[in-house]
Amino acid sequence: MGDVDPAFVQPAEHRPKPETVEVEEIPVIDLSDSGELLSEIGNACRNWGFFQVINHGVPSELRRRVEKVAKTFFDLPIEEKKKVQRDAEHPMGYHDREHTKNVRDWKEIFDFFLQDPTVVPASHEPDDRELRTLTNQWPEYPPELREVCEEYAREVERLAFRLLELISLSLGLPADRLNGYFKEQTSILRFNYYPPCPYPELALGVGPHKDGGALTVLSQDDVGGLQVKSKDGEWIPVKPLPDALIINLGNNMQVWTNDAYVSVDHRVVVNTKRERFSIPFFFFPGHHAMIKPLEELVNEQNPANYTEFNWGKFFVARNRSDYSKQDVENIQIDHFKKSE
Ligand SMILES: O=C(O)CCC(=O)C(=O)O
Ligand SMILES: [Fe+2]
Repeated sequence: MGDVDPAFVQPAEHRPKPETVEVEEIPVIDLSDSGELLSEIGNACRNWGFFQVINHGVPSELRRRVEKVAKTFFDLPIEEKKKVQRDAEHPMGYHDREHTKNVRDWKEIFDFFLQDPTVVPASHEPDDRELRTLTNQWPEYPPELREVCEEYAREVERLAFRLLELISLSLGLPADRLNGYFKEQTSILRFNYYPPCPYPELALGVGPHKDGGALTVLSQDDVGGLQVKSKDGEWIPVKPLPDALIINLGNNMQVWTNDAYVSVDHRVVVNTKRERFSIPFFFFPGHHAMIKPLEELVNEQNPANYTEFNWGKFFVARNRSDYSKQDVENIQIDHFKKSE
């Protein structure tokens, strides 16, 4: 075992334990099954905030091509990857210093915006009205990376809109109830690369966190490592299923539904032997979107649990902590929870 870099060491309560007996699994939903689809989605969103989908329409052949370019990219020498390194001016690109809740993650990433350019607030300061226009950075190698990524992004975006509509219907709302929030969307597609780790009992690929945004569409390879916190507080491994995609709800969905649907903690454990790849698509609203519980879902008996907040400011505040450890806790959705 090599020397342990303290930046990666998780606090004792977050260190992964050897796997216990698997009792439960997150639901698997067949999107081609029209019969029970809405109630299956509703139950999964209420009880888990996580499910896998099959027959989702994203071609598996395209996924194999994306995985191939991702591997080729991460296998490049570090100097080559650093040519598209992200910095304060270009927040998209390559990064190997990601922190979750101030502990360093055992991974490298490559990010790009679905919309190029993407407009976001210039700062997280509430009174600063200035906006910033951000663009993607594309590596020179492998040369086909950009085209393959953009093709995959279009497919996965289509699925994300379909899920958004199914979720709206499952809440008894019109199918397009949430679509307006995604004008000028700030969505991001990310490649996660988790190299083998010499001390997997101390570090995590990604520390426990909830995703921001509306929902995430995640493609994982066959290695495994993603774990979801169940309602009983157990870490449940998400079994790799060939060609399935994993869907999890983000904070915004929990707020829109006034806690009827849940955004739950998840994390990634690493291992000493096999590298792992995953590709999350973070479906994010436009920067102007104001997020609060939907009026149709609150009433006197069930008053709003959250105060309204601006998505753009939340997005910028959250990304602020990506560059280094911060002294204060990263912004969390609970900051907008009304006190009892
Ligand atoms: O790698 C995974 O399976 C999940 C990664 C994740 O949760 C994230 O990037 O937000
Ligand atoms: Fe996540």
